[in-house]
Amino acid sequence: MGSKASAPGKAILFGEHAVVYGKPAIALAIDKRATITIKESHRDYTRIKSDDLDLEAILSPETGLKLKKGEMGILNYILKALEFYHDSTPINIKLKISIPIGAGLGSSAAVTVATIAALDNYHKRKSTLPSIARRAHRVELEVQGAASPLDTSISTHGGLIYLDKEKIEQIKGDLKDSLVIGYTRSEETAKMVKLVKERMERHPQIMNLIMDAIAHITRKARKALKSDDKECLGELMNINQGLLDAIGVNSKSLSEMIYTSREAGALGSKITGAGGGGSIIAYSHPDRTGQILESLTARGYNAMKANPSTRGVLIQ
Ligand SMILES: Nc1ncnc2c1ncn2[C@@H]1O[C@H](COP(=O)(O)OP(=O)(O)O)[C@@H](O)[C@H]1O
Ligand SMILES: C[C@@](O)(CCOP(=O)(O)O)CC(=O)O
Ligand SMILES: [Mg+2]
Repeated sequence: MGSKASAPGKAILFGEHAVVYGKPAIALAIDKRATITIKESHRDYTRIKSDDLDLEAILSPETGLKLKKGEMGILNYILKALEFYHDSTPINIKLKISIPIGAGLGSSAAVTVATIAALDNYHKRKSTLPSIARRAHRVELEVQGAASPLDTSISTHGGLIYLDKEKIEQIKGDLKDSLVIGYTRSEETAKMVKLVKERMERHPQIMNLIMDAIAHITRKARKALKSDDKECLGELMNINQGLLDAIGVNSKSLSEMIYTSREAGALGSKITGAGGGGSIIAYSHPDRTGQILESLTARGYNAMKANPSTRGVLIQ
């Protein structure tokens, strides 16, 4: 008997980093997913394999974990999720992933959510979406040391959400054919969250004011999305970007992608995710996305159109 589950990556429209300090954020699931397949194993060890990442590891109670190919990184999330089950019966775990990894698009959350859902299903455990999101958040917290529930919530529930503390509101916004993502490989999320924390410790008053300003922007963006006020939404993204720069998560390549997309007609563009490298998101009228994509790729950046996905985690 096998089991298969998938979960989407995400892009944060407003409020990354501030969300770690309890401020609201807006994020959407995108049409790129992580898929976990679990099958029974006839060997005496568990094997975790991903052809997409050229990754292979084996895990046995006697010898522990052995990495045969690739990098540990994303494996930590799968291993932490496995710990919930207190069951070392060998299984084969396969990961397929179309989300660019370590690029601020929530690959770690998507892999975690898909792993938990596939394991629940494999062990015939009935689970609810809030329970999957809660456990996935715990995994991110334990692996990274700090994480808000944003990535794991959006990957579990899908759609476009306004998250305020633990409360999730699905909002209707028209973002179809309006988003382009430019990405390079980023610094790890945990490192960027730590850098912000250190700046917070050095300049608490200033940083708290900035976090409050980001919260105001995010609340206003929720209204702009609902009323489909595109100009306002774009301008709010640009203001949010200025503040992300101020908290220390910008970089030269991110800035270049941001200005390239604005020159190509974006109404707004900003870092999405942890920053430091990673991704930008550009928002525009649908007839400008092609030009934005072209301008970014002409400068040697990876870029893709991203559409909102209403589908969160799926057992397949
Ligand atoms: N090729 C790779 N193989 C395995 N793990 C990777 C690879 N590239 C990056 N990683 C790991 O994947 C994880 C990505 O998570 P994160 O930094 O939160 O970025 P995101 O979730 O935005 O993709 C990190 O732990 C990183 O070390
Ligand atoms: C910076 C942060 O707000 C988002 C990080 O997103 P990502 O891991 O870069 O996809 C951290 C968090 O919310 O836990
Ligand atoms: Mg992540």
